[in-house]
Amino acid sequence: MADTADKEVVLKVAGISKRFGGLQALSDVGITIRRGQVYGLIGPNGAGKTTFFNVITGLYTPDAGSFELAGQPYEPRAVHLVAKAGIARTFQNIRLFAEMTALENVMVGRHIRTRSGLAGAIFRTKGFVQEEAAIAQRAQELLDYVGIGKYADYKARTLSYGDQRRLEIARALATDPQLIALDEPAAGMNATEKVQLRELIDRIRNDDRTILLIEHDVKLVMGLCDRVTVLDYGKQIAEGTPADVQKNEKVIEAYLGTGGH
Ligand SMILES: Nc1ncnc2c1ncn2[C@@H]1O[C@H](COP(=O)(O)OP(=O)(O)OP(=O)(O)O)[C@@H](O)[C@H]1O
Repeated sequence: MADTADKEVVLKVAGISKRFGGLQALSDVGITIRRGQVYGLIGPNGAGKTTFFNVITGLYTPDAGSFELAGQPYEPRAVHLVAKAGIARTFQNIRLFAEMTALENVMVGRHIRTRSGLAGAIFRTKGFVQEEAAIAQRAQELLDYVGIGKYADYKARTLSYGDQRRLEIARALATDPQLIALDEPAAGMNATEKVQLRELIDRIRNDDRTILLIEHDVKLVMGLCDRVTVLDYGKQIAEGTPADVQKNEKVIEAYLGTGGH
């Protein structure tokens, strides 16, 4: 774990509430994530983790709350605006372009940071061609970085499950995000893949990236995260280092009460 306690704040969200009909899915939830941290979001089934994640990444509009990304206020009103503002996410159910190659999938991520735009693409201007070559090169570097460089020309759908998750992470990194939000990255992985995932997330953090993680695998969260927030029935019942959170009686009760994960 990194000593990041006094590093600059990357994401600060406060007072998030979200109601679905009669159900208060989130009540006054807030987190502060600093540069270089891996921040974990855990809680029993139905606690509100996915809802919180979806609010931060622009999929759901909250009823209340304030948002700041790298010192700038931002409104997570739509997923593409959030990506542009600097939050890249992966999905619990992998969302890749199945028929495109691994390299092309990562290139798509990179395009939100490019300049030539549609006109350049249609007329294939010199600027566009040069930019495409640079994007392809960067995409290959990112594939190498996550450990699947040799599959650059394979269609995404032909990659193993673990490698598809790596590809999603490479695509997220391609947007040069302030924050990478990983939605249950270890879901469906076997023990070996989990160890490799842990190494990859550690590596990303050590490169001064910042990560928000929802994860059911409490062992992975506790071993990897610098700080953790625990939700239960839409309320934040604990926040702190993994060691502190593990000792917290409300947390123990919430997990035991529902059978835990
Ligand atoms: N779009 C929606 N419409 C209505 N209710 C919803 C919606 N999304 C989530 N909920 C409800 O909000 C509550 C929180 O759900 P959420 O999926 O955020 O929990 P979670 O902590 O991610 O759970 P899990 O660990 O099972 O994925 C649940 O009671 C859920 O049924």
